[in-house]
Amino acid sequence: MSSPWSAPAADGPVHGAVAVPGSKSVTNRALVLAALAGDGATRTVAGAARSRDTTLMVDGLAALGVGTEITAGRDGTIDVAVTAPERLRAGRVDCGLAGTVMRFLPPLAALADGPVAFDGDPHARTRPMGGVLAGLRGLGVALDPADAHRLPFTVLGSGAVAGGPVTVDASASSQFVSGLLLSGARYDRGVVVTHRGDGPVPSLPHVDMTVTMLRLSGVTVTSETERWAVSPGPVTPEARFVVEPDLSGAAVYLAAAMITGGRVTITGWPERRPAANPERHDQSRHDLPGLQPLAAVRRALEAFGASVDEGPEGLTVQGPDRLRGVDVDLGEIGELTPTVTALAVVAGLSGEHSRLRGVGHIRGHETDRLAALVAECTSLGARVSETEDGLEVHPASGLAPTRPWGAYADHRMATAGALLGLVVPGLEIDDVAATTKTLPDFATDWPALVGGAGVPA
Ligand SMILES: O=C(O)C1=C[C@@H](OP(=O)(O)O)[C@@H](O)[C@H](O)C1
Ligand SMILES: C=C(OP(=O)(O)O)C(=O)O
Repeated sequence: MSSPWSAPAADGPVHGAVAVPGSKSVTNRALVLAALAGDGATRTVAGAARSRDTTLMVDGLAALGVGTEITAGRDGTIDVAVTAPERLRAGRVDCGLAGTVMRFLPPLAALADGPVAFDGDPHARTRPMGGVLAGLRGLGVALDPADAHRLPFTVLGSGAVAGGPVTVDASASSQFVSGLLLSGARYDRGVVVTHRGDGPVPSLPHVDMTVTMLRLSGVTVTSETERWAVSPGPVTPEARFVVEPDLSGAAVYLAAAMITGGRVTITGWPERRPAANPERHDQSRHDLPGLQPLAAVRRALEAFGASVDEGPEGLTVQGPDRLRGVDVDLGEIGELTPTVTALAVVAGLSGEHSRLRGVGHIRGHETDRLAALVAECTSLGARVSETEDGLEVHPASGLAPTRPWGAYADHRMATAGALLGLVVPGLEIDDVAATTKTLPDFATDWPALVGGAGVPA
């Protein structure tokens, strides 16, 4: 863990432009799809973040015999050349704390010619894995231990997977569904995933992202309510896939404008998805919407009173004079909860009450985010309480640090601390390096933006 990091306080409205790196969700899907092609060809995933999650995915694929070469891309991003082997080999995969690695690679490893061992960070061993592992068992894949439901475990690859229909409980994570769908076209019978559980599948826009990226890779997918079918067949992504800027990372910078009544632009924000295979779609490239849930994020930010604008210069947020309290269901965008909580805590300083709903499953994210947010916000003097499926944020009269803000190895806890640091002078974050999970340059980009220098595009 790094030494405590002083979060910069804002001495006025934050104005500026920021270039954020590519989305880890889009990047890690694109890497898996390029690896699945199985044709010996090299494809490039361009504009990826140099982040921990992306690197873990590259290294995990390399361990399975996939050729990977990283070169510098535009604006501090990386381009990854992926050469898909005809057969995947046995190996060991370090998942770190990356949900995308621990849920997307076991279904791929099931196609390997031998055992693939999976492990990760200490906290990764507590993250839910049951849905994806039960799903693999149901599709004819052997695991060691046979009843594995958490890391560590070994997937006993036999070079082929029977596939077919399977019912999983994906109420703990949409990534269970995405993981099974991503590799499903390479299974003998494809895969049909049905969700059955006590709650709904969270983060459904991330399953939509999977479905869209599969279709853009030439795979036939049908999607009904909580049932998805992938037909067996070749996976043929385009030769060069350009990753969109990371919307969840962008939201942190946009929230700086909201908290301070400033104006922040995310440069290079695509109004339309920039890289597509239009010939594989019944729409032209320019009619394709983005892969990330901009509409849902926009609604959440606007609920606080922000104005959001997409224009030629990028995605811009103008903060209101004073944040309103909100009552929002964040079930589609649960990963934004720490950011939204920071906004709600600041709204609470002007007497506003907020309710964040639909995110009980984020107790299984990088840390138990509901407990962590309550503990850290309370340590500052905010009044935040946990509900069954979210948080209540009550009015509070003032905030001051009593100890360093805990990041819990969670990038979004660290960035939520930085947001509150804008209005809490002296706030320190115990482990700002946690931000490198998705935002490798946060520790320098953030002070530059707050200090008025902005980040060059
Ligand atoms: O598939 C993905 O890329 C993701 C899906 C979501 O996971 P959950 O469904 O577990 O919330 C999201 O929160 C996570 O940050 C990324
Ligand atoms: C939940 C998150 O990540 P992961 O992909 O590790 O689940 C997140 O990025 O907020």
